[in-house]
Amino acid sequence: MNDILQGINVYLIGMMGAGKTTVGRLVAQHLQYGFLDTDEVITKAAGKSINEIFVSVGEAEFRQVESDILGQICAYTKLAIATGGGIIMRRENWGYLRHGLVVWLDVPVDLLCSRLAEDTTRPLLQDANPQEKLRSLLEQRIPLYSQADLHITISEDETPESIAQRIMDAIPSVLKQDNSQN
Ligand SMILES: Nc1ncnc2c1ncn2[C@@H]1O[C@H](COP(=O)(O)OP(=O)(O)OP(=O)(O)O)[C@@H](O)[C@H]1O
Ligand SMILES: O=C(O)C1=C[C@@H](O)[C@@H](O)[C@H](O)C1
Ligand SMILES: [Mg+2]
Repeated sequence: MNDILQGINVYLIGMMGAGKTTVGRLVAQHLQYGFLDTDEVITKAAGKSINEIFVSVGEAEFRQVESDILGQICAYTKLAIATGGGIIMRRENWGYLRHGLVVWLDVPVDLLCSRLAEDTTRPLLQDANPQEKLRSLLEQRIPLYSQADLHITISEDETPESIAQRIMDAIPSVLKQDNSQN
């Protein structure tokens, strides 16, 4: 598989709580790739949590830093990258994501809510009605997530390992022409 991919990066996209970080680590292991998480790169570089960044400099500045980080990451190869849930919103980010293979982890809102019920680390969910917030964010973002090369629909009872395996099985079917011919 590593040979078929020719080192191109795999980007995981999807909503908060979709499992990009959890499944991304497993995909990296399968591919014998490195693993990066854009949220983690940002928090380490800033020395602040995502919540603190949103409070101190605001979402717009966070999005700019996110784009800058993605622009740097995409210069490397052999990486599985868990992205922030909102990375798909900027057109320039798609220029970077398109260097690799983009995988959308599509998880129903009810399941996202149950996973994130106790979680206070996602600033956009510090809302009176987090379920409604997730629903409206997903509705706005579906046309963007849909631009992924690979659409992985996730049901309630699937383990991260099983999802990672499904991604591995599906990759050959969506490899860009140039890579699959080599
Ligand atoms: N397939 C799964 N089955 C059960 N729990 C899962 C699964 N995938 C992820 N989780 C759990 O859901 C929570 C959110 O997962 P994770 O942090 O990987 O999501 P994310 O897509 O990276 O979110 P964010 O965009 O906010 O970084 C974690 O507690 C994780 O353990
Ligand atoms: O969906 C989003 O907009 C976000 C998801 C997280 O990964 C973080 O990048 C941040 O909490 C914003
Ligand atoms: Mg994550």
